[in-house]
Amino acid sequence: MRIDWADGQMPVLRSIRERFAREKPLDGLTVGLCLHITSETGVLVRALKAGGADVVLAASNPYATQHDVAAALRDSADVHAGPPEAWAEDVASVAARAPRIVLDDGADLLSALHAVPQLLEGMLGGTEETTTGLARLRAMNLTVPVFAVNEARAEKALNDRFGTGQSVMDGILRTTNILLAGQTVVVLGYGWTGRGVALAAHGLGATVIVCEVDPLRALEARMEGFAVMPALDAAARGDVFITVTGGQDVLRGEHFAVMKDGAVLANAGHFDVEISLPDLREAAVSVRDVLPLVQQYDLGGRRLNLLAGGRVVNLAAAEGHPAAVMDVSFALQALAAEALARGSFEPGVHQVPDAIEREVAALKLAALGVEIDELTPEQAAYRSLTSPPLGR
Ligand SMILES: NC(=O)c1ccc[n+]([C@@H]2O[C@H](COP(=O)([O-])OP(=O)(O)OC[C@H]3O[C@@H](n4cnc5c(N)ncnc54)[C@H](O)[C@@H]3O)[C@@H](O)[C@H]2O)c1
Repeated sequence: MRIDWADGQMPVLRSIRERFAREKPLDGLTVGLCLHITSETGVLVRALKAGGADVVLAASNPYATQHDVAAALRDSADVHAGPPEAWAEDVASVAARAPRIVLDDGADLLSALHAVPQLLEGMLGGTEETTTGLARLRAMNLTVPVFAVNEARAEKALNDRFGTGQSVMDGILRTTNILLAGQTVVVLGYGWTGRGVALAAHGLGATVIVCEVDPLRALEARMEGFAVMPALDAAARGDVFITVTGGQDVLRGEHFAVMKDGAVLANAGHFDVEISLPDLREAAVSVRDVLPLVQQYDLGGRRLNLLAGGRVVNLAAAEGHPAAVMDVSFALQALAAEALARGSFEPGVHQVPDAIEREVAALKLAALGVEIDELTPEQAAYRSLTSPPLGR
């Protein structure tokens, strides 16, 4: 049922599945997946199966496995989803099937395969979904091509910006049920993700302040209509603080010391080190749980409310990215798998080919019922001129 619901939200992957069913680009190939086992991954498995693949699957994070989905997928795929303590064995079981194509999230499966070189014989390549995984792959001696799905423009524009932006608000609202309209929201970090968070907070009626350390990004934030200032100045003004930098101690003792009574602290960065918990504990005279996932630190008359223990708020307090966003990520994965099956690429990390990005964007627009113009032949010829005339 859960997979069917996700399927309804994933029209891009559905249209790829329909084409795959006709063309069978993955016919006879074993495709190994090491991804979060969720309903959206179930929809990806359906597309790969329609393309003729033999799918073998383990969880990239066993704690995030939806076990009803794993059970439902056992009819159509070779699923290794045991308890967390058996996770390494599960990944090894997928590697032992010597998949020809690998779709990875954290580089655990590709690393396991590289540890046993004979398993790599005949391998066509893989894809990687995360920044962390790409860093690991770039640091090792890769003997197969891998597409950096995480770095695709479509992924950044839709997944990081809109998926994270909306789901971070969802996490904050579920835990606190505050009205964001009229509040001052401070967003620390204005990368792809922070930009989405700022946009979503603005869309809900909040006044948004952005704090940055990169002058170009700070300038962009200012030109896009947000107030920009140092974190210490923003600390005294904000009602809600959201860290999303990938760094550590972005909010720390000096900031807590000037925050207003009742301020809400949330982190949307990957690790729970962006809000300094040691500083918060040190400053507090007492701590209590005021709501599920809301801890209140009393700083001697001023109370600061920490959400989800400083863990990534859209995953710890909400459901992460909506299926419609994963639709784009997994469409990139499915088309990258097809490219690996049809073409031949040098070993190493590659950017997702532009043609794939365009196909995904075009399918998404079609799913939204949006049509756009095409260049006329004359316009296309003009654009291809190396030295266009200065005027008519
Ligand atoms: N919650 C989610 O679902 C989700 C989704 C995607 C990424 N992330 C995480 O969010 C974090 C940011 O990702 P991104 O892709 O936007 O990264 P990014 O590198 O594009 O942007 C981070 C920004 O933070 C700024 N920054 C760094 N230290 C700072 C500081 N002390 N104060 C203010 N600004 C600072 C940087 O200058 C940069 O502009 C990472 O940890 C990433 O893993 C979370």
